Amino acid sequence: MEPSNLNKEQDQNSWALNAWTLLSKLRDQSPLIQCITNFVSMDLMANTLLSAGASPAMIHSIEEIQDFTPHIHALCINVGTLSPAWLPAMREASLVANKAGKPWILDPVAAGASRFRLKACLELVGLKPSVIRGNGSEIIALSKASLGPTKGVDSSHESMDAMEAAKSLAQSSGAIVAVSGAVDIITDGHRVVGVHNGVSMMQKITATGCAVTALIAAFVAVDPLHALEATASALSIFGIAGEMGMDMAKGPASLRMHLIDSLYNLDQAAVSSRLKVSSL
Ligand SMILES: Nc1ncnc2c1ncn2[C@@H]1O[C@H](COP(=O)(O)OP(=O)(O)OP(=O)(O)O)[C@@H](O)[C@H]1O
Ligand SMILES: Cc1ncsc1CCO
Ligand SMILES: [Mg+2]
Repeated sequence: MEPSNLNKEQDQNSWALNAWTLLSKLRDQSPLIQCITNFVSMDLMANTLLSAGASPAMIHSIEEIQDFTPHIHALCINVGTLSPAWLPAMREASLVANKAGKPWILDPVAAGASRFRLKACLELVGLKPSVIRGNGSEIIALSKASLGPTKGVDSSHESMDAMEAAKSLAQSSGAIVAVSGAVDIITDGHRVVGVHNGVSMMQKITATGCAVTALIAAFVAVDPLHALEATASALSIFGIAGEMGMDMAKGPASLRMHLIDSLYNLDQAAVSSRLKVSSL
């Protein structure tokens, strides 16, 4: 084997081992993940976290944050069905999480769809999330701080179109930035990693993006000092569950069910043989 191919294979093996180690830790530790998320995603997000081994809590009332948030292991904030009443709770939860030293992850759903949403997302970015995960259009809108094409929560861009936007957002915010798509891109502003797992049918199930953001929160909860690696691991594990689910699915509804079952049953052999991560 060529030395460069040998290096790539060793790289692949070490990514697979790391992803498996983190998933095993997650299953052992069952981190508590607070989710302040949109109404559409609540069910899939909670079930994704449970099937991976984490413990979800959809607690979003501002009255509960001071008591509850200090006890969590990570927080996921998703602006999908944002209204002015929810924003103060998102702010408060991120501040309490920061104060308690707990990582929090932002999903800037449809960031470029309205001025209200864009302004809210930019404010939340300023509150120092550990990771920001969006689709291509969302990351471009956030990075340029401007409204984008109006396809709502779906992307009108390929993830690769958002590579420079992702790097620049990572540099300006200090967060790890992840862009989902056919290739998931993860960057700290300098290093860029690509995850080549997943199936395109995942886009036909609402809130798979929201669910993988929560899974990223659970992975970062068990390895907060390596947020880039934890984020890439969560995206590859979710993508592998999608691939395995697709082998049994007849369409989006049965893929949703089989993806959750595959995530629950995932073993080391499947992770080692299927995981595809590369440096970009
Ligand atoms: N073309 C594709 N091929 C393989 N996997 C894909 C493809 N597009 C998306 N995915 C995977 O589907 C999941 C959701 O990503 P997507 O980009 O659709 O998120 P999103 O637009 O934020 O979704 P939502 O807003 O509905 O939650 C990710 O795990 C991603 O890797
Ligand atoms: C469809 C939809 N609308 C607002 S949030 C959401 C879930 C996917 O982001
Ligand atoms: Mg989304």
